[in-house]
Amino acid sequence: MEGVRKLDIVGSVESNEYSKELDVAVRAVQMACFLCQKVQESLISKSSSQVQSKDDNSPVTVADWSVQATVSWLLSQSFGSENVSIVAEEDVVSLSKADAAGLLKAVVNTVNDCLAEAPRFGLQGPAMALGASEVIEAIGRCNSSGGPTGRFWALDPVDGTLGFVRGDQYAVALALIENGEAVLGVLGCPNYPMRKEWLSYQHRYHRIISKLTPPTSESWDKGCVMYAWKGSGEAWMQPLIQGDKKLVWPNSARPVQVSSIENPALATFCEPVEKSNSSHSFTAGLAHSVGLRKQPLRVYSMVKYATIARGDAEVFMKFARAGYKEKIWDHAAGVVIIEEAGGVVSDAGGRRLDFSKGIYLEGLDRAIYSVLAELNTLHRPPPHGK
Ligand SMILES: Nc1ncnc2c1ncn2[C@@H]1O[C@H](COP(=O)(O)OS(=O)(=O)O)[C@@H](OP(=O)(O)O)[C@H]1O
Ligand SMILES: [Mg+2]
Ligand SMILES: [Mg+2]
Ligand SMILES: [Mg+2]
Repeated sequence: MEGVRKLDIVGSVESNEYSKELDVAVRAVQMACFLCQKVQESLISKSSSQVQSKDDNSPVTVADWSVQATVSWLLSQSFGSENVSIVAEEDVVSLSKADAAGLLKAVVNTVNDCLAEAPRFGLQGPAMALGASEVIEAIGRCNSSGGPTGRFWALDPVDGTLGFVRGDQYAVALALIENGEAVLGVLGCPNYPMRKEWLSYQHRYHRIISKLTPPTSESWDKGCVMYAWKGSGEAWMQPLIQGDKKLVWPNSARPVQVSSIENPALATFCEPVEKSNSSHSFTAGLAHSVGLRKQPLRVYSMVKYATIARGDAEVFMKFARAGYKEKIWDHAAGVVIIEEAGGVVSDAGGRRLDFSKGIYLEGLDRAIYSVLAELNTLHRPPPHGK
């Protein structure tokens, strides 16, 4: 059977040159999702006091630092810290301040609670719980500045932190970049609902359903990890590990593919939730001008990339304000997954995203698009694009 053969290939350690990296990355992202689910539950049931504000007013939580520490520690443990170089979003400055002792303690506890579960995910945890200095070191070690040569990981520990603190969509994103090319992408989407219709109602759904109806496995089945490696022509999705189950590789992975809709009137485009992250009025005009007729699907985080890869939406547009510089960790994992699922990702000039220039996507022409080939008129937007 074709499906079984493919699963065997994915499960095989010999199957490709990134097999070990892929195996460790998927397991680490599964663990990160487990960590995030716990923190999100406690954030929603308590208050928002655990949410800090960064210099640019964007939110950061215990989960952002804890995932960064956990994934950094797991990668170092698996490949040797001298072989691991990581570019990631969070730094240790605010965590190391004298008045942040409570916050640091919460991060250390969260990291240790998660790493204690490592064997369940097929990874080795520490012999003894990590101390604060080891956690700080694991976070601070993610200080690579990327670039055109060699190999490094790009990690967004929690992408869509705003969605995360609102009990909505968010993602854990890990990519491997080699000689400037994203070669491996892993995207954990803990709240990706079983039915795509619930993507835009997640917040309400979570609040209403979780209070009134005890979730049955059918109504509550959500969360997945998607992954792909460049050149394979395949992208995969496996469910999150539920409860105290063990991860048995490849954990019923199934292939995902982009949509085959050719009529723009039937296509859905997705975009950021926040108007400040992408101009909604500009994309509405652009969508209309190329014949898109459906309401936009506004979803926090790189879950937007996942919706395209799974065929739940056909177009992704992000027009950030002029002067905003997109970061590689916000896109690399999603690009590999969409491209291997049969889609394309480009800027408004139709050029592929360049991950070789450091932490930013330098030279980006106005926007980020993912558009199916059949609908690619969006690569020629009006000249006054923001
Ligand atoms: N001003 C501005 N313009 C554009 N983009 C910005 C801006 N500020 C932040 N960011 C980055 O956007 C990441 C979230 O992007 P999303 O597409 O998920 O936006 S939204 O949350 O749905 O509104 C978000 O990622 P996280 O910080 O990981 O949540 C940021 O990297
Ligand atoms: Mg991000
Ligand atoms: Mg983030
Ligand atoms: Mg952030």
